[in-house]
Amino acid sequence: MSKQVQKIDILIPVKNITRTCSLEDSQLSISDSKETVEIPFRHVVSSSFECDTKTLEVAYVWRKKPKGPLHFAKVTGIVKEPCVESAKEWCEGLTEKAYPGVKRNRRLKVLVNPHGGPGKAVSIFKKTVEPILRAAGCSLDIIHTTHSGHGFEIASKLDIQSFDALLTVSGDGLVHEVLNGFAKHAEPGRALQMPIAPVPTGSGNALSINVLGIKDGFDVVAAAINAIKGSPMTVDLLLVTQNGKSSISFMSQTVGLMADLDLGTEHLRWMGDTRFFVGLLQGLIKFKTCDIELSYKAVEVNKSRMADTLRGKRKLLQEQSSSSPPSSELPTGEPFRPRYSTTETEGWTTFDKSVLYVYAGKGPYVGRDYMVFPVSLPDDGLIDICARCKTSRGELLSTLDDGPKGTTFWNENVHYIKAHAYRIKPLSKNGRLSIDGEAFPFEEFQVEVLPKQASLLSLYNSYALDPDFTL
Ligand SMILES: Nc1ncnc2c1ncn2[C@@H]1O[C@H](COP(=O)(O)OP(=O)(O)OP(=O)(O)O)[C@@H](O)[C@H]1O
Repeated sequence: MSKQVQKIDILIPVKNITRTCSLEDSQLSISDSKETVEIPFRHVVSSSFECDTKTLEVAYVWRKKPKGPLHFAKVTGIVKEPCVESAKEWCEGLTEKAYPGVKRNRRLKVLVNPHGGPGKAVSIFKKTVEPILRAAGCSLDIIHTTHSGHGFEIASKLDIQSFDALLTVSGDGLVHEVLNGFAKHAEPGRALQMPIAPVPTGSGNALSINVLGIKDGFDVVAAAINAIKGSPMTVDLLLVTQNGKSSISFMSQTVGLMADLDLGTEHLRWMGDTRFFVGLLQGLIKFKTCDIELSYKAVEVNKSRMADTLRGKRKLLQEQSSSSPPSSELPTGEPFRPRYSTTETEGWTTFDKSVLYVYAGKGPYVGRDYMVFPVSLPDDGLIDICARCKTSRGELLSTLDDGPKGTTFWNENVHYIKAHAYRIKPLSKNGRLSIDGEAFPFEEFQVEVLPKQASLLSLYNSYALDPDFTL
């Protein structure tokens, strides 16, 4: 953007006041005699100038309170002399800053699950998300899912050439369906490169928290900004094999207390993520041992080294300029055949302690209140496994506060392993297995990593940990 046009004065006809819109180093500021609103360029959605009417319009999102949610807003006014001549150039300059190196006017496939979470996805999308996507010039192909499995059907036949990204307006269950649909696509490798952008209207919305961060993870406006400006981030997938059949998991598998907490509260979906707290209380009352055998093909078991690797990666990301392109190694070949036989034991370790639960997965958060995998990395080719030993109710209760902070990681009763693969054999019939929040038979299963097989839109080119997060 050339230096000369930094400020434009506009007259807001209704209120008959003058506002000055200024381009600063990293933000747009809009001020009048009473107040100044500062908008980081990342939050600018669009700007336009209509020569005939001399009308300038800027669309953006902003927070009314520093820690509050984002809101969509527009400022529209008549450009005052002598700014008229430079108004078009000003708008172009703002657009360049708002979309640095980002493809604009995206073609988006949008799947809205009317059934997810508290069941408000349809109205939230229409009222809050769609106006932002339209203002950004996106073309939208919107489908409301009509039944369980619909997301799978759509993804498995998706015309992948026609879209730049797929939005799931739902919780994690629909993302699970979509990725499994892509895996069954006629061109699975290419279908899985279609970036997915979650718009959180489910209960847990763990993927959204991992993509947008704990502050914005439930904010559909932040999700809309990611949909229009995020860059593709390569992520590993997980291949789950059970009874000779394989399927894709993108987030987590859990057995024991945490599976009961999730699956045992499905009927309370209307509560949003409060249902997980109810489930935790029920689990604490029962306090059952999870009767399983866990074995894994470990790569790292030292927590300090895992934390060091995470710190190194975060430092590297901070040093990169915000506009540096994401690493996007593309998947190769047919990714969906297990590499490890379910009977091999060489190089596998069997865990020999009795556990309350096992959680394994990718992405730090499994819900707003629990960062199980703080050292998880999107594409390190490893799955993080957390096996929590059974101690006492008091011990578990005393560590609940650590859940959202990720510090349960350091608890000596929490065994943390990074592995290429793992397997779980139930030793009794009663139990639950949750995969990406969905119920699977409580039977033996094996999981292995499919490195760098899928893509998510991201504003940070990594899982969005809070900037102040330390481990
Ligand atoms: N029209 C529909 N009627 C019934 N079920 C549907 C419909 N559309 C999608 N589904 C199913 O709803 C399930 C749950 O959806 P989703 O994951 O979006 O919400 P959630 O479970 O409340 O959120 P989370 O997984 O984040 O906790 C999905 O597995 C999907 O198969």
